[in-house]
Amino acid sequence: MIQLHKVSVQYGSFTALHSTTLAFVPGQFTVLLGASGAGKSTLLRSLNLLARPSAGHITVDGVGELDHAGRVHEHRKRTGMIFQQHQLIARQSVLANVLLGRIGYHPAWRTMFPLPYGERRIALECLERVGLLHKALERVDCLSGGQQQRVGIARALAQQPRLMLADEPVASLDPASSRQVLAQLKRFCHEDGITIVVSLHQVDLACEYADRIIGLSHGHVVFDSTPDALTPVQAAALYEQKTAPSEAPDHQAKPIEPKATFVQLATAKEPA
Ligand SMILES: Nc1ncnc2c1ncn2[C@@H]1O[C@H](COP(=O)(O)OP(=O)(O)OP(=O)(O)O)[C@@H](O)[C@H]1O
Repeated sequence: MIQLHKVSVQYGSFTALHSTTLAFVPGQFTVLLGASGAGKSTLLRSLNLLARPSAGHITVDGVGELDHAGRVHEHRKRTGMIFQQHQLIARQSVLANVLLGRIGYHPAWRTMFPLPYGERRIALECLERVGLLHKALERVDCLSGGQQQRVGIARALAQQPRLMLADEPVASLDPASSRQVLAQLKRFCHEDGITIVVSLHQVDLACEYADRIIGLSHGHVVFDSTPDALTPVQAAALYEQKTAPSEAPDHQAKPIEPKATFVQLATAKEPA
């Protein structure tokens, strides 16, 4: 569990997050909703201290209070980040990108040499889970946006995270890819008992996938409950708009692509 105790975040004299006390538990898929500038990214980034609290403190089970560098390092090692623009290394293979998730487990000098077979195996298993094992040796910039985001998820999974943070992970994806990404995140959250916190702008997707919705407005938490408790009026108020969220359409996530074998991939050459 990760807990914020009266955490505020200021940028100069501007308070982006007002005194906030929240707890995030393992295996819960939380979606942050709110208008642009409401403080979603700030709250999300405070959870791994990319946004430093100006007041209050954060505690993590098994680590303690995040009050010195060693504990922050330990916490970040087990915190996967997923970004809107994927943040992958374009000229590298899919596998090499996923292996970056393992770097925190090795001293800096060790990463100058190829990582051991066991590490490669973890990365391949993560690619298999997101349905992209057969793409392992392709250059990552040859993949579609949705596939690249799933590589980002595999990289985060390779960290064997306790916490995953995703800042608008589907903002640049089409509806089908968005659903596939959110369905996979939710599945890994429940299967692996990972705490996942995602910021979204799509109320319908939040209602469809979230276990819990936290609504923010002007740096304050104004809603914190299950999706079925979020009324259309409350949802519209979060966005200061008149329209209500649309009905979520019935769907199934796309099936994942066919498998390649570990042996084929472990022995094949990567692209230059
Ligand atoms: N590094 C920064 N320096 C100064 N102000 C910042 C900084 N980052 C964010 N802010 C301000 O803090 C407020 C909250 O920003 P934040 O990015 O958390 O909102 P958000 O809800 O994630 O918005 P969006 O949906 O547009 O990403 C905004 O008013 C923003 O301008």
